[in-house]
Amino acid sequence: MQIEFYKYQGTGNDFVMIDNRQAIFPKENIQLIAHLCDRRFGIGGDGLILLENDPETDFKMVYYNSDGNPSSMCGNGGRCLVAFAKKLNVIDDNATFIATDGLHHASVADNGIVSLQMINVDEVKITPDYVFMNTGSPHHIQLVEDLENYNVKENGASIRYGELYGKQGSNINFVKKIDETTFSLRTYERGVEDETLACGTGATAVAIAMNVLGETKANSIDLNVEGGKLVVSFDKKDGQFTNVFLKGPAEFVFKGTIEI
Ligand SMILES: N[C@@H](CCC[C@H](N)C(=O)O)C(=O)O
Repeated sequence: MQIEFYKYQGTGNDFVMIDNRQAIFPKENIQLIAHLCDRRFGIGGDGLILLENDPETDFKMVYYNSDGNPSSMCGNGGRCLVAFAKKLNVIDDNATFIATDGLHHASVADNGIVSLQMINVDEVKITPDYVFMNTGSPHHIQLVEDLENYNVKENGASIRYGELYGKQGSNINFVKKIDETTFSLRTYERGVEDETLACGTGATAVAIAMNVLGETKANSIDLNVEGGKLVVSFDKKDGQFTNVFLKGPAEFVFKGTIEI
């Protein structure tokens, strides 16, 4: 069977996109998904995303990590899927869609920047060494010295597989403060089991964590990721974070056809 795919990237977090509105894709085939995401033997990507029909919203997002397993929310993937939906004429400039963590609203600006509303955050674990929260996916956040030379893969894997997070694991973010409203981060992604060039739910978690820790008083925060720049904004009241938005580029790279 031949399947048409599209490749998208958002600040270097890259995804294989498939229009599955006709339910043609063999979703249970973990090996196939991992193969399609493989950078040498397949198309290559940090994940694979299916765009599916949903009776109540514009579309449904079905997300798989590059290891082939379905996972929790992907912020950059969600932004790329909105750009993909626009390309397919499923939406115009505004979208409402359903993902594993619930309903999302998004918009595409004239310059192609996609703004995606993320889930509200009302539970943040603060310890002297790290912060943990769920922004649609689980995130460990830790400030480090010398972020540029930090071994993200080795240290990320040791925390992800360590006693803190058990079998489920977590994504691990290492952070450096640049100025009052800007932070740099590097992320080890669960399910990719490596550093990726960006992570949207990770950038969201870092922005909220830096506010909670008092590293910034801002509610619109610039995040430097390895593949570009993201902006996260939110409202904060009584320890609750609402109207959380993740904003940044989401670009079409190429399309093709694969025989599966
Ligand atoms: N790249 C993503 C996060 C994808 C999910 C993550 N790997 C997990 O399994 O928790 C993002 O942009 O948020």
